[in-house]
Amino acid sequence: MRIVVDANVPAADACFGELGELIRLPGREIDAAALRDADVVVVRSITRIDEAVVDAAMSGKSRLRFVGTCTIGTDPVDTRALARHGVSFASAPGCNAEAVVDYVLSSLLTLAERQGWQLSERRVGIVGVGNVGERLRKRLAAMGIECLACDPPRAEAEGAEAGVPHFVDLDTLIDECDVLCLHTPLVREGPHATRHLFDAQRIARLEPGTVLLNAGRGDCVDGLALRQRLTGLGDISAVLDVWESEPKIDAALRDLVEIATPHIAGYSMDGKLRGSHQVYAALCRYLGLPARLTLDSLLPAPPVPRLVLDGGLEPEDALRRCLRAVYDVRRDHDSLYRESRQRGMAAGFDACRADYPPRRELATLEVELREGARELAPLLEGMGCRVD
Ligand SMILES: NC(=O)C1=CN([C@@H]2O[C@H](COP(=O)(O)OP(=O)(O)OC[C@H]3O[C@@H](n4cnc5c(N)ncnc54)[C@H](O)[C@@H]3O)[C@@H](O)[C@H]2O)C=CC1
Ligand SMILES: O=C(O)C(=O)[C@H](O)COP(=O)(O)O
Repeated sequence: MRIVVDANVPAADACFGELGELIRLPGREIDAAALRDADVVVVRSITRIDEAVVDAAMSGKSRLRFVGTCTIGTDPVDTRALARHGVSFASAPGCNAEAVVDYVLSSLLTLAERQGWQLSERRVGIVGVGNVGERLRKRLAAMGIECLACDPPRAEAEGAEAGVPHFVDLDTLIDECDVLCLHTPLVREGPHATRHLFDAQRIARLEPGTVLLNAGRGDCVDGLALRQRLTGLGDISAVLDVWESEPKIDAALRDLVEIATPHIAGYSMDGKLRGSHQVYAALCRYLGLPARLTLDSLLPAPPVPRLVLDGGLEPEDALRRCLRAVYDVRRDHDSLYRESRQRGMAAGFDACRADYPPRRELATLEVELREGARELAPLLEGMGCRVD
């Protein structure tokens, strides 16, 4: 069996090596010809497998039977076209959701520190309350932060069932929140399409002082309209991990946002390996084989397993310290600037992602609370840390 794998898929040998002959290719070079000659293709989100690619790959004598993406987002893959040709498909729902939440908190706590405010004084709006948004909501609740949630597909599906969290519409959320976190998939058509969900009109409506953070998909925000608001009034702050036209993103917009990163919000080692393992398990199921490899056997011990906190820290400072022990968004912001200036935008953007330093999730951290710091236990436990 011939298995084509994106060169950025970690643990590919361990996961797929025993199942067939592995061919590693850069994700952007996996095209119709590569698909046609493979039985199995394992990608991440940069490989476009749209209808034209699928039809071209399946014309003539194609061996393709299974496509897997080791990512949450499935927008680059036309799953209906694959199904039409009888090709199985698997993704990795939720695999890196914890990492995205670490990214969001690292960004917001960095911004708060830089601009001299407390996150606990702000009301946060979450747009898209799925695996990422729901985890973010739980962690913000552990910090005592008030949240509004907007998710029309969920609101419709769940109605007013008892216990179902209350959802608001997007314009209410924009009007009532100081921080807006976007975690929607890219949906190009239909009643809940998300392309340019934040269009010129909605961007104009943002109150001065608002923070807009996008870690969903770049096309969900109209980049030109955001650039115009940041250049013109310059009275809001933006944090962008995802961009229109990646990897050749708008350099002027990059220079205007407070935190600019190269689509790495979900790039924890835990999240990436979970993604590889989820697709490995799905492929084993498809092939009727037992999945013997465990996720734990792939994950190394964390380099910073334990942190000691003394008394006297404000809760947000304590959390910032814990987060920075495992992940600091400022490193990724700096590396995008450096690499894109040295190598040019597209090459620099991709270089940061290809050479990404190992990063672990906050939940891998054990925190020892000394005398006077014990009251931080509920907060840190709510973040997923082990506390003693
Ligand atoms: N920046 C990064 O590194 C990463 C980005 N992502 C992106 O984040 C997206 C969300 O991830 P998950 O939460 O795991 O996905 P999910 O599928 O679990 O949740 C997405 C939620 O968005 C909601 N939604 C759909 N259309 C909407 C609309 N018009 N308005 C408001 N809500 C809407 C859905 O109902 C669903 O609840 C992914 O689809 C992916 O594109 C995911 C992982 C990493
Ligand atoms: O999981 C997703 O969805 C993502 O956006 C990925 O974290 C992006 O990773 P790459 O596919 O760009 O390596």
